[in-house]
Amino acid sequence: MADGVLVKLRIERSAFVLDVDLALPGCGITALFGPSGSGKSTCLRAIAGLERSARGRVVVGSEVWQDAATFVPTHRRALGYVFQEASLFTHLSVRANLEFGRKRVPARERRYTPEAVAELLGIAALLERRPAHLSGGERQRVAIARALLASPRLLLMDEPLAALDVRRKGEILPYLERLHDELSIPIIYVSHAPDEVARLADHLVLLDAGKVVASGPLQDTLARADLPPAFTDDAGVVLDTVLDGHEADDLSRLAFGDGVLHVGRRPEAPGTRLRCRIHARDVSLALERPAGTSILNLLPATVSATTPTDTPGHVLVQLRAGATPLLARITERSRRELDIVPGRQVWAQIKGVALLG
Ligand SMILES: Nc1ncnc2c1ncn2[C@@H]1O[C@H](COP(=O)(O)OP(=O)(O)OP(=O)(O)O)[C@@H](O)[C@H]1O
Repeated sequence: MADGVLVKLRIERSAFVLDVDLALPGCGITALFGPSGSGKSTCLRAIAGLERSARGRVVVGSEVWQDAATFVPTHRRALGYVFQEASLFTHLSVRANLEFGRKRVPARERRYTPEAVAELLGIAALLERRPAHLSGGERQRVAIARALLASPRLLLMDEPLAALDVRRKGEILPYLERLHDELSIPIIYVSHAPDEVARLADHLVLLDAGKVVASGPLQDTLARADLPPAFTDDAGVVLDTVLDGHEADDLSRLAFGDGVLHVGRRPEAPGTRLRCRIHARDVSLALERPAGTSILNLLPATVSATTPTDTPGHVLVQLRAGATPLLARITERSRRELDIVPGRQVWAQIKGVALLG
């Protein structure tokens, strides 16, 4: 993977060991997800070269940042780092803050102009303001713009939305989606908010107690039923759909590889891509195609695996509707009575589809 990011690192602290070996894609957003204290920030800091005790190898594209013979100091690594709180220079205007990011790189290595980045992050109208006169979400967008103007080969974001309230988060998420669509650099994004991860990520790394529990494409990884209970509590799959059309009775059709889902009428135009999440708790199973049900979304599916969950008496069932993975959370009693075993043909009844975005 010539353009990917390789991270093989070990850090030993008295009460904590981080031991990761990751091959991450060279573009798109990789979410680093895990419970508090699992080592997400430590891993990010080590990639940046801020953890001097880290042993191992960090390679970004063709650049070796760290190996047995090399340790490139942080300020020589072409990276952008965005923290929970935007650390802008308060005595400088937004424009001067952005210039500061740009001046860090020689002219021939600059990949973005301040105008293009300001446009990308929707801050063109704020350039003459001081940070004190910006909202939290706007400050964070300026911090991201400043990081990008340093022409990074890798963008690291450590819970960039955690300090914002729900409304501000909602404001900034579309900009993060744009970064994802329009930048060709990899982004590693630390979060412990499942919905944020489901909305933004392409690749997912699950960390627990300093170890990698899973690493893979978002859809496949979320659809795994064999993860530790900490990761299956709020289990659910993500589907990338295209808005197929609106119906007269205020429903919209979402098409995905293996079928169609109906949801309440969406404001978007047909053809719009929409990502949605189907929680395992919103999926129930039937052996025959249900008749006389108010549930609109019924998909034929095949059981691929079942696993116990953290909640006594409940199991997680992994299914495939064609090539599309689904998860259902049912009771052990239902599993036994319906004889839900791998290979069984069932109907998945989807009670809720959460649109992300
Ligand atoms: N500077 C430090 N010195 C010693 N131990 C530390 C240091 N920073 C973090 N730790 C410990 O290392 C472990 C991993 O912490 P880290 O901050 O990387 O976790 P995290 O997954 O980012 O957590 P959170 O979601 O709460 O931010 C924890 O046990 C933490 O207490």
